[in-house]
Amino acid sequence: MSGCIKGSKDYVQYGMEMYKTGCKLFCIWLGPNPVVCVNHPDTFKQLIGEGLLISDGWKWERIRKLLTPAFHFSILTGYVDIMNSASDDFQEKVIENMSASPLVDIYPLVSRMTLDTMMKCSLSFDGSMQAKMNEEYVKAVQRMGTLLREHPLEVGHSDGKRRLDFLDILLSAKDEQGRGLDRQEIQDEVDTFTFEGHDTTASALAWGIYALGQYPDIQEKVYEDAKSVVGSKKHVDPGDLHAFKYIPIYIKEVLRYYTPVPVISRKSPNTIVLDGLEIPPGSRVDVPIYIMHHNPAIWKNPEDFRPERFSDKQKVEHEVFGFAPFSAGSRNCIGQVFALNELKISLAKFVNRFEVRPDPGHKPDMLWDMITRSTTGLKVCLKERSNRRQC
Ligand code: HEM
Repeated sequence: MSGCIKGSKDYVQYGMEMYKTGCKLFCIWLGPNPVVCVNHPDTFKQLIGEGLLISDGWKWERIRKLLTPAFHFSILTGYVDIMNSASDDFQEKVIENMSASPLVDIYPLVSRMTLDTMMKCSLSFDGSMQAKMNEEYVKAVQRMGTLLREHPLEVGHSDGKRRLDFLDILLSAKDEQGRGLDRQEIQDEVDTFTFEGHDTTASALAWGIYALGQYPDIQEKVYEDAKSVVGSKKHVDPGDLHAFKYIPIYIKEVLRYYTPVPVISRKSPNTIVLDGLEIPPGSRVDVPIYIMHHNPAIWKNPEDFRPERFSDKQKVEHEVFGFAPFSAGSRNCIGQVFALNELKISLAKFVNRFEVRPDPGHKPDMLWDMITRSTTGLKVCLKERSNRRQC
């Protein structure tokens, strides 16, 4: 393909065409600026595995170390109740929307659910984003920023709560010299969790619900798994998170096929050599994860949606650096277990209650932005399983 790359669609199409040449690296131009794109696990491994792009190494390393306890298994278990209750509120909103029509755009509803979860887990703040559907979303998110600035920054800041939130853990974190995070660092990290954490998970969950409608046989398997683990219980228990069999591979295929974070970008701090090519300092280096997830040199029939490709028997199909929805190496997503817990809980509860069918009049228009979304929303046709009303 030659000519001008006008937007993310051209970028993806160009990347897809690059497969045919077998290249592991390609270059596009953004005006006068070259962007080097890493297209293959081999080059991705060189880049990430060797930490070539960590310019602020020591600062990042210190903060990452201080953040790690906030994502410990035992801390994350404490958030299961919050995730269950945000998911219940989400379902009530879905029912409210269904009273007008069974055709529902799930994206805005899901997005508010993940924001509610993040606000409660990071600041113990009940933003009730789902209850305030009519409040301007942007205004509500902006309020998040001021909340933290106005916050008395001390552990146990919120009265009457039984568990520690992310802010508590950041406030008590100390490095070997006994130094903690300063106010600005705490503000930056809570901002990162809140904004990276809710939008990315919303993208995964919304596409995950949409895909249920596209593949009825697969939906049946997801439903059977949810039914066998959760059954008639109202909540998903922490122990259930390890009992699911099909839902984890379904989520993996959603993360591959739709890739919520489609590309990661860095500026190279110094000269780096990739696949024998010298890349000068200051160059932008992209890893278009979406393109790598659809590369036929790595994935068999990548355009087929097939969770079974992740089953134990077929593990050979991909390798660590070929499947990277959460990036890879030391700078991978610190919130991935949090996100997977939230996805398992909300998907299992959703499919236990609703049957999803495609909306015949709707076609998503995929946009590879900071996250993968659809400019036309993500509409599905829903039916409550206990209710015989057809779409
Ligand atoms: C399905 C959901 C999610 C996906 C697909 C995802 C994906 C990613 C990716 C690809 C990166 C690397 C970005 C880069 O190198 O530029 C990243 C980093 C990060 N993510 Fe996530 N993420 C998700 C959920 C979350 C959640 C729920 C949280 C917090 C609770 C979170 C917190 C972070 C943080 C703090 C980083 C920076 C890590 C570092 O630089 O050390 N993410 N995520």
